[in-house]
Amino acid sequence: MHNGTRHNGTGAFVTGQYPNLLERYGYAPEVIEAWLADAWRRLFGEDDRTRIYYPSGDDMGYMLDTGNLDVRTEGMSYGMMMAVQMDDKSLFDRLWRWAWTYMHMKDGVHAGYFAWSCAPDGTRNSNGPAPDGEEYFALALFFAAHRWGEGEPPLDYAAKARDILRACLHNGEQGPGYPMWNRDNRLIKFVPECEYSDPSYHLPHFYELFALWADEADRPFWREAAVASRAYLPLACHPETGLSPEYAHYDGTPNDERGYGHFYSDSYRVAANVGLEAAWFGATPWMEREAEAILRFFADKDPADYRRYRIDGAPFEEPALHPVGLVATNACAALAAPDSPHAKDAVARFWDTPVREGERRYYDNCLYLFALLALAGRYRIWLPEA
Ligand SMILES: O[C@@H]1[C@@H](O)[C@H](O[C@@H]2CO[C@@H](O[C@@H]3CO[C@@H](O)[C@H](O)[C@H]3O)[C@H](O)[C@H]2O)OC[C@H]1O
Repeated sequence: MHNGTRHNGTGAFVTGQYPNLLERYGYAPEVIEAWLADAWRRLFGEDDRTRIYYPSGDDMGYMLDTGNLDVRTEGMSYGMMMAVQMDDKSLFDRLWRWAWTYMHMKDGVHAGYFAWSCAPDGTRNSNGPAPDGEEYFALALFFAAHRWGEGEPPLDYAAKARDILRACLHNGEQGPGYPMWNRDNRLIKFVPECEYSDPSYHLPHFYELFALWADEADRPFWREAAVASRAYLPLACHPETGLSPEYAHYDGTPNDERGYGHFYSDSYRVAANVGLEAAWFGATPWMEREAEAILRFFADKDPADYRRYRIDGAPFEEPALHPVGLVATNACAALAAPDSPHAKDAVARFWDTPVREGERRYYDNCLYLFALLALAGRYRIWLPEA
């Protein structure tokens, strides 16, 4: 059984309702179904122009970052979230076995985390993690447990999700290592060993669910992390443009130390996150304003001319690397401000945009499928069987 929860900023309660914004905007149910089926086939089928998933051996498979020719925890965990939403257990298990076999670190300073980048043959490119992967792995695994039940290790999904979240909060307590969340301010870090954040990693709607299903002792932390992230995002997003930097300090100011203090690829996900949170739990007034600001900022811009931007909106010469992904995340923002004068147009632009072909397609097409699922009311919370 699936159903949803709603929050009023302080907690969550179940409704089981998911807005289908596409239908509300006039797209026919059969058109939406065909759109989703087509996008799914293009990403997970055998069309070499658009695919981002590759089977490996008898029972594994991976998501390929086609621009960087590596396999990332980001993409693997996204693929698992897509698979559980689409009820494709075989795909989910293939991805999870690959991640568990090649990426999961059993020892070393980052034991319990996943190596964020591997080669397609499973060789590690790095022994460091990227926390957005862990948070998506954990929620996808909980959803899998709730849809399909626990299996034999490593398909003991909920147990694995709890192990991941335990590592995220407690690594470093008994020896070397670092938690992925700052235990004092409850904000997610860009990487465990740094003390700044990436606004696009903040998923308060996920933390509400971790607060229901993680180790009991850690549930209060997750509830507080949801509150902390909701307080952080308004600091990191520009009040006029809605744009946020890729990396930001704990006070929300852009962290440009490594050249990531602008609105660029990572940042696009903030709009999608706000949209999905609104679909799951309803929008707070800030979420509505944020979505409205982003929709307004991009309303008169042609995707062919999307750029890197300062968060105040000043454009750089450099074009956006993932314009299709940005069209998708902007459309998703409409879920938080469906009556905005620009919302319907943003969704129409998404409808007019095909999934991306070519070398850089991976990130765009991940954001595309997530946006489509969310807008169609098909990106859902999967609760345990009553
Ligand atoms: O330095 C790495 C850091 O790069 C890594 O972050 C992951 C990679 O970047 C993020 O997404 C990318 C956005 O731009 C697209 O072009 C790429 O295809 C995406 O992969 C991703 O969310 C991060 O997980 O984290 C570990 C650090 O050591």
